[in-house]
Amino acid sequence: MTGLLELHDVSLSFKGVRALNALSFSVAKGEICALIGPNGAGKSSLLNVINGVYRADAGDIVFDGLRFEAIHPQKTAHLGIGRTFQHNALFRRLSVRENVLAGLSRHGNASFLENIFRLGRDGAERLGFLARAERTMSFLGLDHHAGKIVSTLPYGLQKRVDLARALVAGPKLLLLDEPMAGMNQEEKGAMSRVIREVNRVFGSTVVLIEHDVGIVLNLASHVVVLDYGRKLADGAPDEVRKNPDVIAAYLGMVH
Ligand SMILES: Nc1ncnc2c1ncn2[C@@H]1O[C@H](COP(=O)(O)OP(=O)(O)OP(=O)(O)O)[C@@H](O)[C@H]1O
Repeated sequence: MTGLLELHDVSLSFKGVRALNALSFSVAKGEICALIGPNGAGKSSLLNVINGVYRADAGDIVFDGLRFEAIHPQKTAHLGIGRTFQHNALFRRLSVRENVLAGLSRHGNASFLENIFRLGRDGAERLGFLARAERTMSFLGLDHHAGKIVSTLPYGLQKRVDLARALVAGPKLLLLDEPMAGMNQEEKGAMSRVIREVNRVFGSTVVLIEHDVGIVLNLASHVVVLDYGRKLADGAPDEVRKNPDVIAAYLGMVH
């Protein structure tokens, strides 16, 4: 298999709990790939292995031609992997703009705090970063909220800020951990359109976790189904929808 992202027999355990069990699949450049599966299936663990938060016990990962068994999150950011989190890991007392700038902190010479407090060693870098942050906020419809403190924003907008922070560095691969969690159908529809636009305009390949199967089957071009850390199905949405194992284990039980 050749893809922008390839997993080869990746396994991960936590004190006897097999979170990932010899998992292999490939994500082609330009795809929107959805990971689905019941609670505890290993979806978040998988994202954590890909971006270096966890180290796999076995197997390896190939990203953009580079093979690794373990990697530091800083290195994955440099390689072009961006990430959002299931529970927003935003700086709640900072502004939208400052949070988006934080997405560039691993990409410059000056530290995040130096940039925020304008003490940057590198003024040109700070101006370049600000311009990128403004472009990203504008693309995601956050420009009118740039100066607002994140904790004052509605939840749906906070999820969008999290996406802007992951997107600002122009990642080749975006890992989105439940970007629509806690949203109503209208908000989910809006977020789906945003993700499609990000994929189309920025060209970022997307791997996302989402529990709403209806949304997934409409948004994704590729679906991987996990169950107890194993791969249950892997294919186009229409194939996965008809897979009897998936219907028995998962689709039959959820909305
Ligand atoms: N840091 C950890 N320490 C111990 N066990 C963990 C840890 N992270 C995950 N696990 C366990 O690994 C398994 C897979 O968990 P994971 O969170 O990856 O599943 P998930 O599919 O993302 O679930 P959910 O849909 O509920 O977020 C579960 O049994 C979980 O309890």
